[in-house]
Amino acid sequence: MSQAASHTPAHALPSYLHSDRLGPWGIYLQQIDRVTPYLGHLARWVETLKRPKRALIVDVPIHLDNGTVAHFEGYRVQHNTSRGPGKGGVRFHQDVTLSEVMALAAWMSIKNAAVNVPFGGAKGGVRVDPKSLSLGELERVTRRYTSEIGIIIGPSKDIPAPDVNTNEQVMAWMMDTYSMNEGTTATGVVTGKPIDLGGSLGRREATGRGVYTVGVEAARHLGLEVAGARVAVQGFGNVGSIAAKLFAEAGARVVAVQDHTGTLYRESGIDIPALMFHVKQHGSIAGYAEAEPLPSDAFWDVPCDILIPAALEGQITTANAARISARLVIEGANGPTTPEADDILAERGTLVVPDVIANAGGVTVSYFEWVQDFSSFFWTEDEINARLVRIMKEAFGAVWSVAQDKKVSLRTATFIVACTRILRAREMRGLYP
Ligand SMILES: NC(=O)C1=CN([C@@H]2O[C@H](COP(=O)(O)OP(=O)(O)OC[C@H]3O[C@@H](n4cnc5c(N)ncnc54)[C@H](O)[C@@H]3O)[C@@H](O)[C@H]2O)C=CC1
Ligand SMILES: O=C(O)CCC(=O)C(=O)O
Repeated sequence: MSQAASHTPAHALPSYLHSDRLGPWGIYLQQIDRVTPYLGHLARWVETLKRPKRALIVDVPIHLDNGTVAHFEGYRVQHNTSRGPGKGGVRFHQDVTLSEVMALAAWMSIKNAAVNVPFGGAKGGVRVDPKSLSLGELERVTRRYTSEIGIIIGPSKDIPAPDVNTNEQVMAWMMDTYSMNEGTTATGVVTGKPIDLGGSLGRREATGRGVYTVGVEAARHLGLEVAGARVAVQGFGNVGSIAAKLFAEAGARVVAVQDHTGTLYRESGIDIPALMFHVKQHGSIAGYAEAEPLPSDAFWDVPCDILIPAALEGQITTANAARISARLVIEGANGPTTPEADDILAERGTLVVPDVIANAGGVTVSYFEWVQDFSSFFWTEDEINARLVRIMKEAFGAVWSVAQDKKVSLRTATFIVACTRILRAREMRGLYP
């Protein structure tokens, strides 16, 4: 990026913020560099997006069932709060790093601004393989982690939610722990809770529904008929399974599904409700007999029209981008495509609907949940879905227009819309003193 565009030269950045070791944070910095020339006078504030506002590393010690003590590393990063309290999920995964959580928090800032919900961006994680823990150990990790980050979260400060390997039960434990420590029941401290504890109807399905909604809009612009389209989905958890189900209900053929245990293929279309039932029983797609198993790398060669990465970051790379046959990639996951792979897809004429708009349905209904908790007045599922679809379509439409107008990718267009909103807020708030 042009140094003139910011106040602080890049070499003055703290070492852990440099983009040369290209992990998720480095990828995010590249995305900011790509948008900076389009920010006009607001580019003078862009440095604020290149560093997290606050990053907390916590030790999470628990008693294991065998009586020994184990320590896990946890993080909560608040990337930007110019537009409102921090908001973003919590991930439990053995490979979680501070750099990853910083990037995920930053993408939350962009996403929340892109759909114009009044939040900044935050994210959390614990470096643990939850599948190796008993239910009791998982509860102890969750409660200790919540107590440790309790100094920076709160209903009007920073509101966690589910992400990879966390769910409604984990949110219930987080809400309970925070409430015990505060001495009051604070339902608004997390979203994605069970319905009986102030959760919102439609939140569980919201991210997949948002992926489907913008996917249909993008397909319409491409002249791609969803009915009959071949869809490949990587990741069959909360996001991937619901997106697959909605595309199948619309008449698409979900020809391939991949999770961390393997890859399935069926040319005539996988029975998604049956596969979801299998996953509920067995915990993964492994052992599902009604589709052909494929080696995992073959997933990228599957002939398809629509590809939905809905697992982890860094999945579409220079190693596989040119093998993807889809005309449309809808990013359910956060950060699944590297910048170089983005360029390869663009050269091949593949339209990428970026994470920061495609998977914003989850946080949009989290916003509804937070509002409902504050007012203690709950909406019907139809009301929630209708508002969700309206917000997603409007946000996608706005981004589409910017992309056409400025002749940029949908990712850069989304960053233009979002960074403009964030930096305008930054500018209006001003700096102390
Ligand atoms: N849950 C939510 O509301 C939101 C989630 N996201 C993003 O969507 C993605 C998926 O999240 P969830 O569905 O919530 O997680 P989840 O934990 O429910 O499911 C994750 C899925 O990815 C699969 N997976 C993990 N590693 C894999 C690998 N190496 N190869 C293939 N598949 C693999 C797992 O087997 C599982 O099927 C993440 O990037 C998350 O940050 C984004 C917005 C909101
Ligand atoms: O629902 C939320 O608050 C955030 C969900 C999330 O972590 C994400 O959109 O990546």
